[in-house]
Amino acid sequence: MGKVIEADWVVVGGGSAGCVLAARLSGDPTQEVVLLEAGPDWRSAEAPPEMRSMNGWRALDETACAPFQWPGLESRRSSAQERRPHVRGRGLGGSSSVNGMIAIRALPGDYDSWASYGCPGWSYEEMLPYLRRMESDADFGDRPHHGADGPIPVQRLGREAWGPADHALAEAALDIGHAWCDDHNGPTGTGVSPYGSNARDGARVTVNDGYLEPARQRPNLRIVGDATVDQVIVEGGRAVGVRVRVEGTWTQVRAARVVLCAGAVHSPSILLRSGIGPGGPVASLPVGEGMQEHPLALFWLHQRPEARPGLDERQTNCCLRYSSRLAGASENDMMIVSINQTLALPDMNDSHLVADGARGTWGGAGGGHASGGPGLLCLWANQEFSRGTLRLASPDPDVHPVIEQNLLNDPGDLTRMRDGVHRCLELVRSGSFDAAFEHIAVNLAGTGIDALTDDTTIDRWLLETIGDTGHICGTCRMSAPDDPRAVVDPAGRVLGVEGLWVADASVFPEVPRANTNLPTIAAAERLADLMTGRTNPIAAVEGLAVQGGS
Ligand SMILES: Cc1cc2nc3c(=O)[nH]c(=O)nc-3n(C[C@H](O)[C@H](O)[C@H](O)COP(=O)(O)OP(=O)(O)OC[C@H]3O[C@@H](n4cnc5c(N)ncnc54)[C@H](O)[C@@H]3O)c2cc1C
Repeated sequence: MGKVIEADWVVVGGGSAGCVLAARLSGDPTQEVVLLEAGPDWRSAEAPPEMRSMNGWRALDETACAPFQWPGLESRRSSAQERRPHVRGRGLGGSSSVNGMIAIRALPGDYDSWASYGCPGWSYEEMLPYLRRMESDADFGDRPHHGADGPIPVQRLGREAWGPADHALAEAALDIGHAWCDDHNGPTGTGVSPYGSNARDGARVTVNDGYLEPARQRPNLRIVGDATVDQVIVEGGRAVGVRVRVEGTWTQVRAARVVLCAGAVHSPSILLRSGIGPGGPVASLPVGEGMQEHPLALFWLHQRPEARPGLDERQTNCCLRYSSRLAGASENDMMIVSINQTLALPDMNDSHLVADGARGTWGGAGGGHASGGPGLLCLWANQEFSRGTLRLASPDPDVHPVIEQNLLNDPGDLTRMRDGVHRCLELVRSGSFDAAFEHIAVNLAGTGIDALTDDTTIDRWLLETIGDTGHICGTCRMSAPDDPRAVVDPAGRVLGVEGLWVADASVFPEVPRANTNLPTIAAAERLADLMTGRTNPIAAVEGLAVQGGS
């Protein structure tokens, strides 16, 4: 056993939430903070160029960026599918280092419904200071609901810089009557909108850049990479540290407070290994049971040669958010997104991101190295009724958990996705796609859209090909302490164990109707304030200067 490390706080996982927590908690110089990250520790200046590209897929390059993904992780998306690779970020920055860099906020109604589940303080009005504090919006920073000097830059490219799929989607959607919306991060908004990104000067900005880099010089913050946490050490009902393998040697970090930020796959896994879960000997809680995602269907857009974007051009600039008005659906429950390009795969069968080329999971879109991959029209349900599960396959921390996402299990999800497929077919047949795209397919093998002849065929295609968006959440659900679905209380405290928090996307009571990176950062900002007893979020910025990419 290596030398035991001691601290006031130990933060487990340095992703979208963990970097926020480490930076905010170490803002108090009297508190010793240790951040443990399973993957590489890296400085902003060391990022590989693929991670900085405005083409977010490049960060999934299997060679240059291999250390920044969890190898071998799999999930089953629907009962009609086998297990397939499941992408999660690894190393400081977590999934913010490898994601699509789409910077969109949860809807005001998402926060209001979280508050309505017995989570006081989480309404939109109460979250707005955190949404402002975290961002530096290049386009709308001077508006009351935006921020101008936070750690995460948000920008939108002008239409002159858009790609072929962006133009086609915008034109087709506006032609059939959808409204134009300048800013989906405003308090209201529906329709066709520029899709913001967390980038500055043509380069990705991760949470490692925005939050951790400016805090690194603090003497009370210790960052440890290559540090895989097995479990939380609980003594007398209180968390007193974690068991961790640092550079191959098992040791302990003893701390007064433990904050899990290992993400919606690994935070529940750590809890389960610690005896905290269904029927668990330390605390019996529904860990791993409330899993949610945005189910995703893909249309593959094969560009004409002259319409192929360059390798580093932004992969998406436009989205259409709309309300299906079908049973149980709330406002803006659905999303359609244009993707200008994917990456050409060197050899599909060798790619760890492509398990089934004929069906074409979206993960395959990022596995290659070169430009030339088809574009995509992506359809997903922003509101999801289905719930997935996660359980341990083994107590060994090197064995991945079993993830059943159960996408489209709830008939309400299948119905709205089927309706969305009809809307997508209307869009791609409108003529707006013809100039740039010579063929539109329903899989990587090139089967044309005419194969989707009727609803039965569409349902089967959806169940067989449905993918995830990388937005897994809800596996350690936050709720009122007397709610049987609750794992943490509205302050992120694990029920029944003193001194233990979860503060990442695992705690979402319900998947927001938006991509999940900004919502995770916002939640982490609020939970950090609750942990430290700060009450004025705007005053708590504490010198976190805005940091660009390298
Ligand atoms: C491929 C992909 C594309 C996406 N695209 C977008 C997008 O464009 N826009 C958007 O808003 N959202 C996107 N998302 C989702 C978004 O990035 C995530 O929801 C968000 O980053 C989750 O933050 P987190 O802190 O919960 O987890 P993560 O950011 O995943 O961080 C968890 C961290 O914990 C570490 N860890 C795990 N286990 C251990 C352990 N045992 N010990 C120590 N450390 C551990 C991990 O290595 C990781 O660094 C995408 C996600 C993926 C995977």
